[in-house]
Amino acid sequence: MKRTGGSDAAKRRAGEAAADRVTDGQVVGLGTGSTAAHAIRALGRAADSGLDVRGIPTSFASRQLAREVGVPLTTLEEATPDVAIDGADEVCERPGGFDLVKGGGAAHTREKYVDSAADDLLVVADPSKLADPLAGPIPVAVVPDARPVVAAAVRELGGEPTLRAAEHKDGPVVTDDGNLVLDCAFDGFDPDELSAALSATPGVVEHGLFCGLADAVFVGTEDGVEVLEASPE
Ligand SMILES: O=C(CO)[C@H](O)[C@H](O)COP(=O)(O)O
Repeated sequence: MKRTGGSDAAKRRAGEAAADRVTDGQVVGLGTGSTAAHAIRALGRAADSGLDVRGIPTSFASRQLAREVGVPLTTLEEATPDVAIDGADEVCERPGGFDLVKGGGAAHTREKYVDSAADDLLVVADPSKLADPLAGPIPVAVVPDARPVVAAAVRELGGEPTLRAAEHKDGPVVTDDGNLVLDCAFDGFDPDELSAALSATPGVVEHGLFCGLADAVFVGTEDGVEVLEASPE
């Protein structure tokens, strides 16, 4: 579920600082959400000023924005991302890196395979996203027909699934890939164990736990940016 606590100025600082790390000739995974959007806009300005950059979007929305602001696009068939810049709903430090909850924008399926393909994942966030431990709920994208069996499996794991409802239409949120989203609340969980259990559940397309994937987290504040680098294990 989306957290909406952070200011837009803090998100902009985080997005712009992460975009600043992109160097000439790089292919960038373009994350989804209001914070990643600031990075995409910054990359558009950099491309205007001559930076050779190509983006691989993680959603319809990030593709549209990249087109609007002039980030040239490519695909996973043509290129591998050097770096991905993506937002998060929750960020928790762990030995050697960070655990994330993602999927507030229901884009976590594409985000996970684009972010995983990148050599480096830079997360952009504001302080409202910092959590210890992760609390959830965990967004789980499911094949529509499989919703009842996935919901039963989530209950077996001790969770309570809620079908995500659309805000501007009657009925459920449908992802860019035509799936439904169950927001699954757990009363405390081990991220690695829950991630493995959800991945092993038939009918689950992808879930929003990103364990140990991020290399750095750019936390925008009211007056600057704090960069948290993955600590050695
Ligand atoms: O995971 C996501 C989309 O699926 C977003 O990155 C996450 O919801 C954060 O969004 P925002 O930057 O708008 O708070």
